[in-house]
This record gives sequence, C-alpha cells and structure tokens, in this order.
Amino acid sequence: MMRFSGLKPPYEKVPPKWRPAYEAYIRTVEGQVAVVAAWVLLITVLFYQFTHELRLAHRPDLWLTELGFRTPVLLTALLTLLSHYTGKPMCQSRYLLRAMGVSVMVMILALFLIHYNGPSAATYQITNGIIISFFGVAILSVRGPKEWWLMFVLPLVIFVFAARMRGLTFTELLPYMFDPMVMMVIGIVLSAALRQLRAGEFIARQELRDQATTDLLTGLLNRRAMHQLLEQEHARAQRSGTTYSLVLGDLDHFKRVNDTYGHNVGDIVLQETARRVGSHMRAQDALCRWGGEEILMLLPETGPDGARHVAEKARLSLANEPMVAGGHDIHQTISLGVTSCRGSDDIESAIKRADDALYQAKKNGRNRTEVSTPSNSGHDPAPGQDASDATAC
Ligand SMILES: Nc1nc2c(ncn2[C@@H]2O[C@H](COP(=O)(O)OP(=O)(O)OP(=O)(O)O)[C@@H](O)[C@H]2O)c(=O)[nH]1
Repeated sequence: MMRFSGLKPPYEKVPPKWRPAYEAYIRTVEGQVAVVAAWVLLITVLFYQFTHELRLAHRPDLWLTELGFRTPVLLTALLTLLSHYTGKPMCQSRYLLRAMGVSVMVMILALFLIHYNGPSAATYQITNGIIISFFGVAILSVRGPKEWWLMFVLPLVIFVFAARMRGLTFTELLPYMFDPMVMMVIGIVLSAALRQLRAGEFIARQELRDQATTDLLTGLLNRRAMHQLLEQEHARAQRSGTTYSLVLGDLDHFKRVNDTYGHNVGDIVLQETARRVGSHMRAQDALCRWGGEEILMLLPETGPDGARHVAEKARLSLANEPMVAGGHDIHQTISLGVTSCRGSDDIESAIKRADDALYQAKKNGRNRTEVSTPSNSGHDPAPGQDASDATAC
C-alpha cells in the first residue's frame, strides 16, 4: 500500500538512531506547554471563580459547587508550576498535561450539567467555555492519539451517562455540544499538524548537526566534534580524577595506495579502516578522522594498558586481513601512538604525546603501537631523559 511520508506518525519519521534525542525533545516541548497551560488555567479559572457573582448573581448557592469542580484544575496547575520552578515534586510533564486536560474536561462538563436549565444565558455561557476548553485540551495532547482517549473519550462517555441520569436526552444535548465538538476536531487536527512540524524540524536540525560533526567520506566524527568531546572528557576527568586515553593512528605508506591504485581506491581503504577500527570500540568511546589518513580515538575511563589493548586490536584488524578495494587485495597497516591523561594534564600536551608515540611507531618500523606517558613523551624529554623512551608493545 502506498504511504505518504508526510502522513507518517512522527515517531516513524524519525530514524531510530535519533529517537532517544527525539524523546528528550518531546519531553522539553511537553514541559514548555505544561507551564504555559498551568499559568493560563490558574489565571482564568481563578478569574471565573471570583467573577461568579457578577456573571451569575441569581445562583449564589452554586459558588461552592463551582469551586469544588475548579479545585482539581487549580491543584494540577499549581503542582505543575511548583514542579517546574522548584524541581519538587519531580513529575513528568506528560502526566501533568494529562491531569490538567482531564480535570479541565471534568470541570467544564460538570459546570454545564449543574447550570443546565434549558436554553438560557447561563447555558450558552458555559457552552462558550466548553468550546474554548475542548480546543485548549486538544493542544495539551503533545503526544497525540493516546492522549485523546484519556482527555476526550473518557470524560465525554462519563458526561453522557451523567447527563442521562439528569434526564437529558441526546437530542437536547446536541445543540450545545455541536460547536465544542467541531472545535475539538479542529484542535486535534491542529495539534497533529504541529507534531508533524516538530518532527520535521527536529529531523532537519539533527541532519544539520550531523553534517557539522561528521566526516563525509568515513562517517566518523570530524576534528571539530572531537575537540568538543575532548574538552568534555577532560573536564569530567578533572572533576572525578579519572584517567582517559588517546590513541592516534596513521595509515602506513598510504601515499603508495593512492599512487598505485588511485584516489578512489584510497577512499575505500579509508572507509574500511574506519569500519574495522570502529567495530572494536565500546559505545562510550569516540573515533574521529583527525586528518587525511589519521584517526584519533578517545577512550574515557581507560588507562594506558586498556588503551594499548584497544590500539592493538585496531592494528590487528587491519594487519590480519587484506582489504578488497577496486578489485585489488590491499595489505594496509596502521601505526598507533597511545597516551593517557588525567585532569591535571592539558589536552594539547596529551595530543602531542600521542603524536610523539605515533612518531616513534613510524620510526621503529610501522605497523606497531607505542605508548607515551606524561613523564616519557618522545620528542620533548625532561632534562637528562632519553628522547626515545616510548614503550613498544
Ligand atoms: N584517497 C585519499 N587519500 C588521502 C585523503 N586524505 C589524505 N590522503 C592521502 O594520504 C597520503 C598521506 O601520505 P603521507 O603523509 O606521505 O604518509 P604515508 O604515505 O601514509 O606514509 P607514512 O605515514 O609515513 O607511513 C597522501 O597521499 C594524501 O593525498 C583522502 O581523503 N582520500
């Protein structure tokens, strides 16, 4: 069956890799909608309660009854504001929106029933209230259809039963409910359109973010994105006193691949390198294309032994199996420099140490891993220290 992508439910439109981020985004939207709705409800409901005498001077006996039906709305609005501004109690906005939606529906339909006295000014006044409420409640259903059942269908079913018990027939109710139902449908259509717009805007934003942080050829993070991650990890290491490691890798004699087989084959080798190396890393590790044929791994909470182990796995993933590119078997190897870093260190000198270790690996014959620690960086020794004391694996 043909499907129009524009009509897909938002969650289906969002690629699986972005769904956790989309869920977080929807929660933010729900939080914003909940706060605005809470203020609007608090102000309007209090306003209507305290103008009761002006509007309904002939029914002073209903002041308390009205307050009784307005109280749940006021309480949910207050709870929402309290939760938003103080963080306590911790409530998910999704449930607060539901509570506000249902309490508004119950309030407005109950007010209709207690004021209904055949066609009268008071009945029509309440009908206007129902029109506005139905529309507003539709807007509260940020997540869509699931919320409609709770916010509309359930209160309306209870309302019809209550109306029947009060002796009202369907034909009597219809003239008062017709406009509100139309507004409900308009509200639902509008909130569905808003959801589609939000999902489209979210996808476009994620795509832009991906383009800005991803290397087009290999699909790895680019240098800019890696710098941001490095700063985050470095700050975390400073706070918690943990160690993280860097592994800088450089393909061996890659110029020969380009010169012998052409740039297209060279590109395939770079892509396959990214795939192989990436497949040996944990979810919390990051891998970027640091330069032309250079990669950089960031390994959080990993010391030199762990990092050397990861580097060796990456090295062997290339050395153990030739790559097939453009119909050729290419025996591509990689040299790697490893260093570890604590928060007391600084990022630039850690990168320099990894670079020094890589230089040693090249110098010592390529297709190997060298480790450099803060006290034994290869190129820049402390006075009296041997410049070439990086440790070979
Ligand atoms: N195909 C392809 N080649 C690239 C890309 N970026 C850089 N290169 C090539 O990578 C090669 C790097 O060469 P060199 O810096 O001399 O290093 P090498 O030949 O790998 O030698 P060693 O690093 O000393 O082992 C150059 O030929 C660049 O043109 C790219 O995106 N695609």
